Amino acid sequence: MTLVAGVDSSTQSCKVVIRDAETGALVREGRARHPEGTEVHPSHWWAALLEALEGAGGLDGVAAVSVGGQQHGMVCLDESGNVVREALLWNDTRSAQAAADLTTELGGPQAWADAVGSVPVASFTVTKLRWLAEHEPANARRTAAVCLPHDWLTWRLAGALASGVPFSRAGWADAPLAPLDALATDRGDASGTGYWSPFTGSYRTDLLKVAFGATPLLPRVLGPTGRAYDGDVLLAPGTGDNMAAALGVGARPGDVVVSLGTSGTAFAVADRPSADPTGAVAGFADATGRFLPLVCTLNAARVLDAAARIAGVGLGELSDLALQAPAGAGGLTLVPYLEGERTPNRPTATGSIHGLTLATATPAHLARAAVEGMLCGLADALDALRTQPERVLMIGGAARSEAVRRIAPTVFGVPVTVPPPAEYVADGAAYQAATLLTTPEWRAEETATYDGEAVPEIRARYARATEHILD
Ligand SMILES: Nc1ncnc2c1ncn2[C@@H]1O[C@H](COP(=O)(O)OP(=O)(O)O)[C@@H](O)[C@H]1O
Ligand SMILES: O=C(CO)[C@@H](O)[C@H](O)COP(=O)(O)O
Repeated sequence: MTLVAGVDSSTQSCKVVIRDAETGALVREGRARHPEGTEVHPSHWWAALLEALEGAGGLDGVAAVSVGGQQHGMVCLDESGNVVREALLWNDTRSAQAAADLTTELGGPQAWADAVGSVPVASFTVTKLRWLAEHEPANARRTAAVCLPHDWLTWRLAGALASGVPFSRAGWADAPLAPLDALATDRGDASGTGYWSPFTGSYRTDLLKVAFGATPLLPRVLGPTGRAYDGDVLLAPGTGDNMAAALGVGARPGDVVVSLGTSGTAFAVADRPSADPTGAVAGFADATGRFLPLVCTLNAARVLDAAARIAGVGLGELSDLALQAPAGAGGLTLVPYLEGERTPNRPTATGSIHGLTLATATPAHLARAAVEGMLCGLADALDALRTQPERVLMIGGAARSEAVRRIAPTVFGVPVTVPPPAEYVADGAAYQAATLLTTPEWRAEETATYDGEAVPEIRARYARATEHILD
């Protein structure tokens, strides 16, 4: 049996799945946590990947590996390949002013949408580089190459594989670095930088120069079946975690995927690139040669984590509580801007609770309001995509919650299809790895469909509540 490994290096953790390349059958898996915070030294991702890979039984029998990773994070390397500073993650909002400045400098949102398919907000790498140039000029000057989290991990794997040392967690901890020109990425993740055009399929180094004042080395952009490393074990291009999830769940034109991880995302598979001057929809590329218009919120699964903490319960009990309260939580409305917000672009906003009365001051009403508030952000995301989906597929950590599954149709106003709980980002990466070896015929998983009567009042109250938040 030939095996492939898929990695999901996401915000909160690293997951590894090892699957049969031909059938997709799950053979082994492992996981490890990432540190908290919105700036993280990439060495933690490497340590977590090695721990997760060890948990998954290492690379025995594995012929190809692919890494899916959190998008946008700024990883700066010096000319020897050493990390210049902690990476600023997609949910770090310190570059919000840089985003506003860059938008003005290029002539406004339409100019950015036309240039790179997206209007930059603080999440985009290009704004983080502007922030670095302005606030840490010495680090900016040391930066010889810039890459993304998945590019960096792929490059570290290339260095380790080229060393010829067989995999072991300790043996690879300080694996040699590959040369900088071995850095590789893919269309999907490149499209989240703000300096790669999905229209032309090439970098806009002119925009990088405007933002950063220099043009450091950028990873080669590989096609869907390119090889980031060629040896006994192959490395696939990898991709951003949302693009990998689209592969893992088998998304096809007509589907919209709602992913409830640390971020909340809604995305569709499209044949043509998009350019939304409102900035709500990011015009990403996907991992197959097509496109992935995507709306992202900063606040999803961790809203439920926070509500569970306030209520003093676990996530299972939070779900039970939410289902005990009536639809609309008796008017209790939670705006979940706990990390600021990206869509709408409110980087300094905070969360708020409205409609508190003696009757709604219960853990059950709070639980329901948290689930409904999180889902309202995603309902706005679905609207922004302006598509009439044939299916809305729901995945990610918070899609494991029964309350989320049952309440989603009442907020979205459409039925929701839920595949069995799995690591779809890692699965998508594994599928990409398999395409380097074979034409994989992986069986689609059975899905469950949740339906329920729409309750428009929930979104109406939420919309009014979002007008009353504190920055
Ligand atoms: N049964 C559950 N109910 C609600 N949330 C859950 C459940 N299981 C996991 N989660 C949450 O999902 C999140 C992790 O989801 P995941 O998609 O792995 O995130 P990421 O990819 O951003 O690291 C955590 O915040 C975790 O608390
Ligand atoms: O910034 C985006 C998408 O544009 C996020 O979706 C990140 O890619 C992080 O993903 P998760 O850790 O939530 O999966």
